[in-house]
Amino acid sequence: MAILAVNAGSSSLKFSLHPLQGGQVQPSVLTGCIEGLEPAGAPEMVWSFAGQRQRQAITGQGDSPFQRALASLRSLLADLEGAPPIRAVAHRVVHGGQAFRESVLVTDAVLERLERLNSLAPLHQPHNLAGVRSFRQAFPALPQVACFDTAFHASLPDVASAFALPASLTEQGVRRYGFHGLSYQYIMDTLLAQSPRGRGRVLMAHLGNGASLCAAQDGRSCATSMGFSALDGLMMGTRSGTLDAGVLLYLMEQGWDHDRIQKLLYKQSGLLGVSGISADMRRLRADGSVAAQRAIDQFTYRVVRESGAMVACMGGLDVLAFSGGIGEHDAVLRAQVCDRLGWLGVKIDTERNALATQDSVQVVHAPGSSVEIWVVPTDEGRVAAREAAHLLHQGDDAIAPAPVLEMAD
Ligand SMILES: Nc1ncnc2c1ncn2[C@@H]1O[C@H](COP(=O)(O)OP(=O)(O)O)[C@@H](O)[C@H]1O
Ligand SMILES: CC(=O)OP(=O)(O)O
Ligand SMILES: [Mg+2]
Repeated sequence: MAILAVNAGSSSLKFSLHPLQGGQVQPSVLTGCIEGLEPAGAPEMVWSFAGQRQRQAITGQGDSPFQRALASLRSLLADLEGAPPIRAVAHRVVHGGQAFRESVLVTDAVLERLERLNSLAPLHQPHNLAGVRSFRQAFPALPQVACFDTAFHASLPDVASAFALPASLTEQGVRRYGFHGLSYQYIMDTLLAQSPRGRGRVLMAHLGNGASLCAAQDGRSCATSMGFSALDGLMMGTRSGTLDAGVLLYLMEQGWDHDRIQKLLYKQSGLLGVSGISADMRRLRADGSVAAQRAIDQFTYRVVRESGAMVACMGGLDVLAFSGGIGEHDAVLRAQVCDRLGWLGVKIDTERNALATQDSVQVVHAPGSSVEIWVVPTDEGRVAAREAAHLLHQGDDAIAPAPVLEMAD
């Protein structure tokens, strides 16, 4: 038996298959991604199974690219020799709102409530939920579980989650939720298992396409840089991060409508907007132009600045952990951030840092550093799979026994 974990985004569908052994979720035996799902894209499925990496173009006409991608994934799952049968599908859903503070079995009513949150995460939520709907249709006999990015931050104290707005708005749910929670859960579990200081003052940096920071004490989120939506906090690939709300008022006065502002904030800003070149850190590093360096410098500065805020909230720092595509692979970024946090006693080991590019957990602080520095390759799929397994294990009455993969035509 295995759990299929799914992360359906605007242009990609990431998946991983996690076997269950004695009720425990194991590392994935199959990981893959279907990219190019945007309207005019050329979808392609890339996957690794049994040590072999393969790719396949997704062809065909008629259905949407997402439907075709799903059909290809179904065929792949059905054809893989030796892959364990699927017991449930675990979906990453970025926003659980006020109602969902932990993972939940998806029903029509749950989907309807989650769809009301679409406008709070327009780059993610509608795609996550379209994914859930498609999988429900394609695998009607399998339980589908929604696992929320916001859930890890349910522990935020009021002072951290409330904005300085009239209380009536806070009561309506206009507050900081925080995101990347599946990733933070994974990093936290790793640190709790491997570092004696994991229960101390921990700063986690998830630096990927979307980027955020999370401060945790005693294993629980106590401050985070993303807010009501996934726009707040750090500069990102195409999002500005924290922005003076006066800029929005100004743009509205200039006649910008909602859709134009939304596009600016979600798709045209961040590394892409500042550089005018790319949202992709690798490309910017390779570019070498002044504009590319300006964007990288700004990204680095914002990580440092927000880190200071997180550390201040905790009153100090015991462990700093880097994750996400940039955090895991960009040694220069890690070195610069750590150098600038040197006043906190953060001291990175240059050699260990430069070598920490493999996909494994690495400890990269220098002897004498008063802060542990970790690089933790995140695994949001594994956390989602664990959540689904946990719900299955609880023997929730709502989860009917449906032991094997069953596909609808
Ligand atoms: N070797 C590398 N050096 C610098 N940046 C990298 C490297 N590998 C990946 N990245 C960056 O990681 C980012 C994507 O992060 P990732 O966590 O994979 O994104 P997503 O949010 O889509 O899961 C991109 O900006 C990419 O350029
Ligand atoms: C919430 C968020 O920003 O997610 P991602 O990093 O996948 O874009
Ligand atoms: Mg991500």
